[in-house]
Amino acid sequence: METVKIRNIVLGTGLPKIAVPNVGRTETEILTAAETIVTAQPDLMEWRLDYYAAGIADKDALIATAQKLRQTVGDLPLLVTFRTQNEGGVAALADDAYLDLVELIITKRLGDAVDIELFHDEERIKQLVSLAHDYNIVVIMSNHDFDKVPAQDIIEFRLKKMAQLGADIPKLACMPHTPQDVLTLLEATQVVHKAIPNPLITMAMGDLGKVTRIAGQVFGSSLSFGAVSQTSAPGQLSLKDLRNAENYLALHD
Ligand SMILES: O=C1C[C@@](O)(C(=O)O)C[C@@H](O)[C@@H]1O
Repeated sequence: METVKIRNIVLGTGLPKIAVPNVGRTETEILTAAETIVTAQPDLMEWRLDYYAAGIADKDALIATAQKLRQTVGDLPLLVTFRTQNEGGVAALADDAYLDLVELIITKRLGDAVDIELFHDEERIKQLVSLAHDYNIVVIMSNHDFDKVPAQDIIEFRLKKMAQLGADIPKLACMPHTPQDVLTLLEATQVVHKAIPNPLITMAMGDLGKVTRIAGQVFGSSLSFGAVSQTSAPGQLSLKDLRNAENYLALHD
């Protein structure tokens, strides 16, 4: 098993780390939310850029906000994510514009890690992964299905494909409708966890999926998303509840 370091945290060992999303819609909201999040002491903050319309429209504003955000969060590791509408995000962006934005996140070093969605032009994705590594930025590659849980072999294929494309950490989130769906996600997680060395991130969303958000250490998911005041996906627990739950389930060897 490999571990992946993001600034001062290590994924792939011990309890799953906890990321708190920042879903501010303006610079002021983003910086205010960041202060609250820092006080709550997560392991990582995820900046959800798709909520920040003015920053997407004006790259200089985006870069300026990123600099202020870094000053606000200090050494807290920062994951920068633009979630497209197709995958549950709040803003629409054409494919090329999305890939250009990811490139800007990397070359302007807006964070310590970047989320790159799997379902975009494969050649561009490979270039972006290699660019991110040149800039010493960790790549979390992602896929989301807000409608259903894909078949187990499809989940496994996607997670392995991300690793083949060079992702440091493959990630998949999906929506269960039955307990069996939850088991499918967990089974796929466990199979891929044993098959490839990368730390993984998986979760089933909604109330049915909550168990997957707290049991990552058992099944092989290295990070979970918890909320401080505002959630960014259905089923997210509060940071405090998530920490407690992870501690209850901790594996002691
Ligand atoms: O990919 C994910 C996971 C997530 O969708 C969740 O279900 O917790 C929340 C998003 O903010 C994040 O980018």
